[in-house]
Amino acid sequence: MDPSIQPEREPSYALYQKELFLLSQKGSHPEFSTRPDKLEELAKETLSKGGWLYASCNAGLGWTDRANREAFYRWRIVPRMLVDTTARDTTTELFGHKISAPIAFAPIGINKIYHPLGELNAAKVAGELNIPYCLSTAGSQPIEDVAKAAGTAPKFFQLYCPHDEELEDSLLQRAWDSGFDVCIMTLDTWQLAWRHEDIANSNYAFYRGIGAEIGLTDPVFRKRIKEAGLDPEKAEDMPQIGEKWIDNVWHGKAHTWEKVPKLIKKWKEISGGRPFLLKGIQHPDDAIKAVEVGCDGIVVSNHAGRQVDGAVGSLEVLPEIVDAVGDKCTILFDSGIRSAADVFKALALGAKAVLVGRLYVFGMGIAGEAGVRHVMKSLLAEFDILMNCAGVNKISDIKKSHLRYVEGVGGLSGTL
Ligand SMILES: Cc1cc2nc3c(=O)[nH]c(=O)nc-3n(C[C@H](O)[C@H](O)[C@H](O)COP(=O)(O)O)c2cc1C
Ligand SMILES: O=C(O)C(=O)c1ccccc1
Repeated sequence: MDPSIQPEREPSYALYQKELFLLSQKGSHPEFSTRPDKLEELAKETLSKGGWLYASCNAGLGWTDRANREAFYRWRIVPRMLVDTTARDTTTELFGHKISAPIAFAPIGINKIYHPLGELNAAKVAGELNIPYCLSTAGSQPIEDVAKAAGTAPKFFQLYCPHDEELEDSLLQRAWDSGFDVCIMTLDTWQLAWRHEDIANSNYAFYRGIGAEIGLTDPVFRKRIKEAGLDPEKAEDMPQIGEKWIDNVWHGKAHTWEKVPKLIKKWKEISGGRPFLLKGIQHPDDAIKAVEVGCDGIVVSNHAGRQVDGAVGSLEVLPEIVDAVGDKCTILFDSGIRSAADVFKALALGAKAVLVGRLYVFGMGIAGEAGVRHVMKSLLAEFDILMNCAGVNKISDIKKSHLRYVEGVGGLSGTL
């Protein structure tokens, strides 16, 4: 933040807007627009073909991706006037962490296909902005290095849970030892969905030997590699090692509900009782079950529409899930967040915080760490300004009464 712009309170992300306008005084302007359709256009031009295809691919015809956006379109914000919002506060508490805003980095695999430093870019920005960073098991930087880059940001570890228990122990222990204190088990990606464009281009980085760094730095997985007669030091063995990594960790058979309490028990022992969440919940009965088996929270998510084509929009199911378990566990939300208004709507419908995925990936592909910073600071600024303009002072004041439901979806196009 430009120090000559005096904040009226800390943190005051709204001032980022002024900072960007003031660039005109230096004959300059921001490097790129963070309007999501423009961002997507630029990402398409800038990313490698494989990176772009992977980030943008959806399941099947892409109808779930569309349903995610349509669901947001049907809820409208009703702003309130003449409210004194000078002391408004975007901060909130999540699992014992005080964070700058109810916004977190979603776990996204193989970031090296977007930028050579991969996950380190986003982790560093999470630390600067003090918002949570979720590291994917499919990340392409070692757990320990990502933790260092994230500094004091709250660090959540997203587990693709292997069937190899020794490997599971090792991943969880490494995560905890490095400072990840919330475990999020993703449920919806045991099989990569039918994603037409990736398949048509044989586009899966691991099969090209890219992105298995978490496995390559794991003592148990290294043992497995050697047992299979492969050499982690040999570049020519990488494609087979990548194949083994995904087969061992997540493209196996799905776990079932019996697994979850065991995993929770293990995580609680390792972490001294820190939170455990399930990600990918879309049905209230699954949410109820998650609470029954001892989860501290859930992520209502359909994986950005990348897994089940023709599925319900993630925001559509949020209210019924909140009705079922909202008073019994912490509900996070993702899939389709493209703006501050979307964040506001998800919170108003009962989410404690939201995860953002594609937006920051596009920023990373366009300009690495600076790109992630611009995208996420812009989102935080837009959210702060939205609270101001809608007459809201605190996160806990954002309620369903700020929304109105409208039937019909006319007018939607492309990424919006
Ligand atoms: C390119 C890409 C890779 C992803 N990789 C993972 C992953 O490794 N683990 C995971 O739990 N979710 C993964 N997701 C899903 C995100 O965590 C999140 O649920 C989703 O992106 C949120 O929707 P949004 O992109 O519309 O914000 C991935 C999503 C994308 C777009
Ligand atoms: O592509 C995805 O959606 C995803 O979750 C994933 C799976 C494997 C590796 C990287 C990302």
